[in-house]
Amino acid sequence: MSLEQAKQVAAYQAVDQFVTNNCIFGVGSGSTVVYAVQRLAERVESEKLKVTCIPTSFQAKQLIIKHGLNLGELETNPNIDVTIDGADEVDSNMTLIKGGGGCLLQEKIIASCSKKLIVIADYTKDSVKLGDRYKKGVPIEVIPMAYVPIKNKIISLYGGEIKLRSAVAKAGPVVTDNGNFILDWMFANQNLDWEKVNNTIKLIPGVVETGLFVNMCCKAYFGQPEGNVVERSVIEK
Ligand SMILES: O=C(CO)[C@H](O)[C@H](O)COP(=O)(O)O
Repeated sequence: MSLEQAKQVAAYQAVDQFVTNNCIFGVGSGSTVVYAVQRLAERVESEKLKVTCIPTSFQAKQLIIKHGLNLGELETNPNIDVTIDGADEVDSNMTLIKGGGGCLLQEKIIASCSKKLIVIADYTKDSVKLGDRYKKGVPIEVIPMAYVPIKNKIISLYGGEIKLRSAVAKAGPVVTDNGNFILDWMFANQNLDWEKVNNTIKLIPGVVETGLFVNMCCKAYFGQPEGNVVERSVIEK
C-alpha cells in the first residue's frame, strides 16, 4: 500500500467515527486532510448530513468550497465539536509537531476552540520522541521584522539550528496566510519538556505561535503499509 493510501484509510476512519449530523467541524490542512474532506463530502451527500466546516487555512477553505460543503467562520461558530487535522510527527505523549505546511497558527487557534482534536497521518509520523522521524524541526511563526533576534534567542536558550523557511516558487521567504515568516528550529536535544519550551518560546516578543501542540490532541489514526489503521488515544493520567 502506498503512503497516499495509508493517509486515505486513516482519514476515512476518523471521519466515519467522528463526524455526526449538525456538527461544527474544524478542517485541518495538508495532504492527508484532502482525503478527510473527500470522505466528508461523500457522507454529507449520501447521508444528507448537516455539517458546518471551519477552515484552518486558505487551503482548507478552498477544499471546503471545492466540495460544495457548508463554509462557516470562527466568529459565528466559536465552539467547534471536532477538528480533524494532519501532523508532521506525533510522539508517545501525543505531543505534535505541526506546521510543515505553514498553517500552524490558524490550526492551533481552531484546535484550541475544539472539544476534540483528532490527528490523521500515515505510519511515518508515529514516533516515540519528537525528532525521531521528522527532521525539519519545529516550525515557529514570527513577525517578519523580528526573525533575527528570535532566532538568536532560541539558539541561546536551547541550541540547535534555525532556518528561515524559503519559498519554492518565489524568491525569498515563505509568507504565511497571516503575512508572517516561518522559522524551522532543528533542536539538538530530544529530551526537552515541550510544554515549557512552547511557553518559553511564545513569550519571546515577535513570536506569533509555535508548531508544538502539547496536550491538545486526544486521538490519532495512523494508516499502515498493510492497509489497516492503528488508533492511539491519550492515556488519562
Ligand atoms: O501542520 C500541517 C500544516 O501546517 C499539516 O497538517 C502537516 O504538515 C501534515 O501534512 P501532511 O498531511 O501533508 O503530511
